Formats: sequence, C-alpha cells, structure tokens
Amino acid sequence: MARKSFTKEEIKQLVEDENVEFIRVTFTDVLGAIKNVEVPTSQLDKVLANDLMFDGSSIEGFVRINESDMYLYPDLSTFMIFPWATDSHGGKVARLVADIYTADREPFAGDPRHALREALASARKAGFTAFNVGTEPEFFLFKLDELGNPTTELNDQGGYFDLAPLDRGENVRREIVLTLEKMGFEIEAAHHEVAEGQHEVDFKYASALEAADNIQTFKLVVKTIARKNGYYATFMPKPVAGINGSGMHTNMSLFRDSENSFEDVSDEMGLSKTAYNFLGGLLAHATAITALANPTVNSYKRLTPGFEAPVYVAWSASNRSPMVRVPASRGKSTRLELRSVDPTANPYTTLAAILVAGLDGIKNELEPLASVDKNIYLMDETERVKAGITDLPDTLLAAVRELSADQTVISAIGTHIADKFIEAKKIEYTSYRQYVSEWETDAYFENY
Ligand SMILES: Nc1ncnc2c1ncn2[C@@H]1O[C@H](COP(=O)(O)OP(=O)(O)OP(=O)(O)O)[C@@H](O)[C@H]1O
Ligand SMILES: N[C@@H](CCC(=O)O)C(=O)O
Ligand SMILES: [Mg+2]
Ligand SMILES: [Mg+2]
Repeated sequence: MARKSFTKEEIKQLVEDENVEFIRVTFTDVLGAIKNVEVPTSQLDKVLANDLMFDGSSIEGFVRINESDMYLYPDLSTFMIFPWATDSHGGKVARLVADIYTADREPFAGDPRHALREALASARKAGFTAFNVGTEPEFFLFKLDELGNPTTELNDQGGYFDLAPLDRGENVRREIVLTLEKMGFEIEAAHHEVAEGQHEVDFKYASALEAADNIQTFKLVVKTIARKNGYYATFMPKPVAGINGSGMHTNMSLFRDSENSFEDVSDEMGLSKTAYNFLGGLLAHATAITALANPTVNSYKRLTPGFEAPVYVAWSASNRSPMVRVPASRGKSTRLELRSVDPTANPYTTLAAILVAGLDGIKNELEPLASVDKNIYLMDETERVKAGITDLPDTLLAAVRELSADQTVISAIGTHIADKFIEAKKIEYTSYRQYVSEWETDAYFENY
C-alpha cells in the first residue's frame, strides 16, 4: 500500500473544492512531540514553494538561537483534511507533514523524519524496496471533569474484548475508527484491551515513513475524538499501577518489490535467512533501541513481569512473553513483532534504529539465539542464563547508557539527534530521582 502523491495543482484544487481555509504544517521534534504552524490558505503558494520558515531554536532538540531560521518542506503525499475541524465560517482545516531544511536549504540533521529517510536509503542500497511497519497502539480513556480537565477516573471496568455495557468506550472507539477511515486509514480491528479503561485500534501496515506519519496522526485523532466525547485519552505507558500498561507492538517486514523477504517456505518455521539475521540484529542492539522505544521514566514501570509486556531480550514463535514474537501468519504477512515499544516512542527515530539494527544483522549475518518456547516469566534466573536470555534495561538511565555505547544505533539517528536526546533524557531522569514518592514514604518513613 503506498499513499498517493498529490501534485501542487491537485492540492490547490482540493483546497478550493473542499473549502479548506487553513493548512497546518506539522513536524515532530527530537522527543517525539508533534508541532505545527497553521497558515490561512492565502499562504498556500508559499507553503508549496518550500518557503515557510520557523524559529528552530524554540523547538526541543533542534538548534541554538544563532542559527535558528529553518524551512518547512511539505511532503505532498501527506495532504489530509481533518474531518472534525471547521473554522467559524464552516471552512475546513487540512494538514501537510513537512521535512525540515536548514537556512542553507540542506536537510536538517536534527529532523527525526530525515533520520528515517536515511535509514530507508540504506535499506534500498541493501536491495530492499520497502520496510513495512504495522503498529498496535494501546491507550487509556479517563473521564473529564466539568471544567474539561482530565481526572484519574477510568471510563469503564471492561476487560479484553468485552462488549457494552462493560465497554463504555465503544462509541468513542467507533467515532475514532470512522474519523480515521475518512482520513484514508484502513482499520483492521478495534477492541477493549485487558485493563479497565484500556483500548486498542489497529490499522493496516504501511511503508515505514507513512507508518510513522500515521502513528502521529493516530494519536492526534484519538485525543481529539476522546475529548469531544468527554474523555481524556492518554498514551502514557503505565498510567495506573497494578494493571496492564499500554504498548505499541511494532510488526515489521522487508520487501523486495511485491515479495516479502522474510518468508521462505522451505524453512521449518517459514522464515528466510534475511528474517533470522534481521532478528539477530534486533536482539544484538535491543538494549540500545530500548532508550528510543521506551523513552520515558514511566516506560520502565510497564516493562515489569506479569503484565504482558516484555522484560527480557528473547524471541519466540509460540508465546507472547518474549520481546520479539513471530506471529503465525505467513505469505505477505510473514513478520516480526517487537513487543517492547510503547506509544511514547518517537516513531521516526525508533523505526530508523530498528531498521539499521536489522540491516546490521543482515550484513554481519548475526544469528539469533534459540527461540524460547516457555513462559519466560516462569523461568528462574539459572534457566534464563543457560538459555542466553538477558534483561532489557530496567530504567531510563540504564537504557540511555546502552544507547550511548552503541555506535550502530547512534549512526541510525545521527549524532545531532543522539546528543540532544541523551542530554534531555539524563535531565529527565535526574528530575525524577529528585522526587520523593508516596511509595518511599510508605516503605521507609516509619521504619527508619
Ligand atoms: N508483512 C507485514 N509487515 C508489517 N506489518 C504487518 C505485515 N502483515 C501484517 N502486518 C500488521 O501487523 C499488525 C497486526 O496486528 P494484530 O493486532 O493482528 O496482531 P497480533 O500481534 O496478533 O495481536 P495481539 O498482539 O493484540 O494479540 C497490523 O497492523 C497489520 O497490518
Ligand atoms: N498491554 C500489553 C500488551 C497486550 C497485548 O498482547 O496486546 C503491553 O503492555 O504490551
Ligand atoms: Mg494489544
Ligand atoms: Mg501484538
């Protein structure tokens, strides 16, 4: 599936025919936040001529104040009209995702979308025409109070695949699905997840750049439609202690034209040498990738035993406790599912890191360890050591240290992004360490 690339004339025509009055030009900062500048359609020619400028020094992880002028180059294939948004005259709002260029009109090294483009160029050099990615983002719905502020009260008490009345998110989810369909998403499934108030909407895989844009659009749609219905949607990985957190399982495969390079019908598991070596690369660089795939302090509260989230670097075809699962489908759907990723990940840098790790595995013919076919949570440490199973980092700081030591993963995101990301994450971790939590006062106050 490839999205249609519009010409400038087609976009101008659509803007006129559909009565679009505002264009939002969006991009993503180093930490994964979506940013946008909104311009009236009178500025459309300027936008399409790549002449829209902004101050890069005000964006997290971009540039210093003395080199702040940057250009937004819209990617014409990302034109989309927001079905929910109209201005006071009933005019519509559309968006274009942009690449960032410097004042010298060079691609900007701090642009996460640029990092993913570079990784995709490496995949093409290695003979692959597409890196296909399908994600399964999970989120929680909380109630809003009368003033419209989020509360800590979940929207329902439902569980996995429950129906209404236990599932009170049914109508919101349906509206999310319909909105996404109007925006061109192909929705494969939507359901209540295991935890109370937790939901999942799955959309069809796409080539990595489109998949990353889709994730950012998806989060915006979920938050917008939830709020319209009196709920607050959060993609925080572990919003409530003691119940499942929210992951964003990331399914992936490499294609050569229409052929899935991960499939080999002659292999016992139906997987090709390319797939095994990609998996070998993914496992070899897993601890460094974790810093990007799980980039918040809270991410590590999800990666704990017993909540369907992975804790160890391992893979399996038959069970869901390891970090990588090989889902049973074959043919075009032959894929690896990385289960550690959570929805706070910057999709551009995370996919760049995953792809470069996999390509490193292919280039250096890295073999994965034997698959683990037991529930890893039930294995003791001796059994795990014997099977070569290692731990995923257990804190943001540990993950950031792994990233700092992995030149392959750093090369995937570039040193500009790596330096800014590592610096910001160390500050975030220090700020967390300075906070004294209720758990600590409960555990220590009266005992010492
Ligand atoms: N060849 C492929 N490459 C990448 N992604 C793919 C490929 N084939 C299917 N997918 C995507 O994988 C995702 C599968 O989601 P689905 O919820 O069915 O998986 P699951 O892991 O079995 O579910 P769960 O983990 O919730 O039990 C979808 O986004 C789908 O489009
Ligand atoms: N919510 C689980 C995943 C549940 C599932 O298998 O879909 C997680 O944290 O990853
Ligand atoms: Mg799920
Ligand atoms: Mg899954």
